[in-house]
Amino acid sequence: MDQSSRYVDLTLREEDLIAGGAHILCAYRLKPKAGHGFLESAAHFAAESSTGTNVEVSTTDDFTKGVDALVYFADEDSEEVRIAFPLDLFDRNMTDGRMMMVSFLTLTIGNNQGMGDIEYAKMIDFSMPRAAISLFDGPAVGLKELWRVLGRPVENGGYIAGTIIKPKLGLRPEPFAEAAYQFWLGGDFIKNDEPQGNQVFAPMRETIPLVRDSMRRAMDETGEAKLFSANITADDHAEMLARGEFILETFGPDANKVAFLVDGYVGGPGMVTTARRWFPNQFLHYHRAGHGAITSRGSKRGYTAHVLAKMARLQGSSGYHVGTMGYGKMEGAADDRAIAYMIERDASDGPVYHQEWFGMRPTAPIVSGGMNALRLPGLFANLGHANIINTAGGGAYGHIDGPTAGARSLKQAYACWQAGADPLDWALENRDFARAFESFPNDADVIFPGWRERLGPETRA
Ligand SMILES: O=C(COP(=O)(O)O)[C@H](O)[C@H](O)COP(=O)(O)O
Ligand SMILES: [Mg+2]
Repeated sequence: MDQSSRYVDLTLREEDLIAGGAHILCAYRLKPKAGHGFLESAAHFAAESSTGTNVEVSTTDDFTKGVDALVYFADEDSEEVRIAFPLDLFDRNMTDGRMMMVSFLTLTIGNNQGMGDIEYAKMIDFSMPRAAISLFDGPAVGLKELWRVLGRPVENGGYIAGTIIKPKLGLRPEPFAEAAYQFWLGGDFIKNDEPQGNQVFAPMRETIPLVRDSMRRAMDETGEAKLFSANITADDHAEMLARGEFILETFGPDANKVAFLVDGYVGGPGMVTTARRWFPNQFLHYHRAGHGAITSRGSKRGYTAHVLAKMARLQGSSGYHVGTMGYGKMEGAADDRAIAYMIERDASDGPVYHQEWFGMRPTAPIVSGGMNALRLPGLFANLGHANIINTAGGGAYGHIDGPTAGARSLKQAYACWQAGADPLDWALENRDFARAFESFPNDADVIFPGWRERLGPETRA
């Protein structure tokens, strides 16, 4: 059945829809299956994503039609379809009238995935009106709070040198806490790796008190504040709360130095919001492991990393992994910096839509995945600033002189970029940075050809 007479209105103008503020707009790349018309399939897609099904139903009334999602732009050559979703379509909380991310997803990227007449459809951008921005929680805590704890300026407080405890799994409580202590002697921030929780060989009840002790000793020794991002991910919200409360209680007066990490993509929006609402004083660290299954450039379905990032801010993530923009080991490209800008600025351009955030607090970009000191100067130059959290796991624990030197090498790389210095000149003056060349020679060969001659043998011993 061709539903385009009801679910398509190409006379609607995007500027008017945005100015009207009564719709969420979503842009997709969509391809119908062979034998199905483009506009017809787009109309069925909009129907299935809002009020309709594959046939007309007798129970539809005039009110129903007022909340139809409407295709307002369709271009077969670029496969682009844009749909306006009336705000009233979206479910609201009984308890406080707020919007929920689950409802946004079930409508805009729910049943419409896997339709018989659609080959694929992937959401590439969405635009939230002011009314919706005011109905999502947004972040309660951000980079400012971390900078404050670190004793830095709360504006432009700069690079936070972090790591991920490695090995990813397989450390018992004492070696785990020792690995944390060693990094903290040189760096600022440590996160649990995303699968680290309450494994039988490292139960939280044993590990967390030891990590707390490592933090205290490192703070005493360095005179600096230190930060720990603890994974509280759990299927059961009661389990998540138990973990969070145990950690806060254990850190006691240093609980302001604890972030909570949630595996937000695999755990889903309910898990993110549970953390956001139950622990509004903690920095909420959204780890996105698993997202590549749908966000990868090779995937034609689901949504993009840009879309996931916007959702993470709306839900209230304090920090969110934005990838490494082609400077690390994960998939990504230099122009992914737009993802960082979208979550940290009050207004920014996405691939399709300009988004105003109307003062919603920013989400801090977390850059992670195959990073080390050698990769940082290029990353900062591409991003244009260094107000990020960077976690370098292999880049710290793989440093030839150990994790303290690894941590220092990250800070030296930041100082190099701040000074606008040539990294090879910088390496001659900064030993831990120089030793990163020895530690990661494959990266050094690619990024700084000729480094062996310039640095000389003394940095190698
Ligand atoms: O453990 C790591 C990186 O470890 P290492 O520093 O040893 O490579 C993170 O889970 C990845 O950053 C995830 O990727 P992303 O940040 O892109 O979501
Ligand atoms: Mg990890």
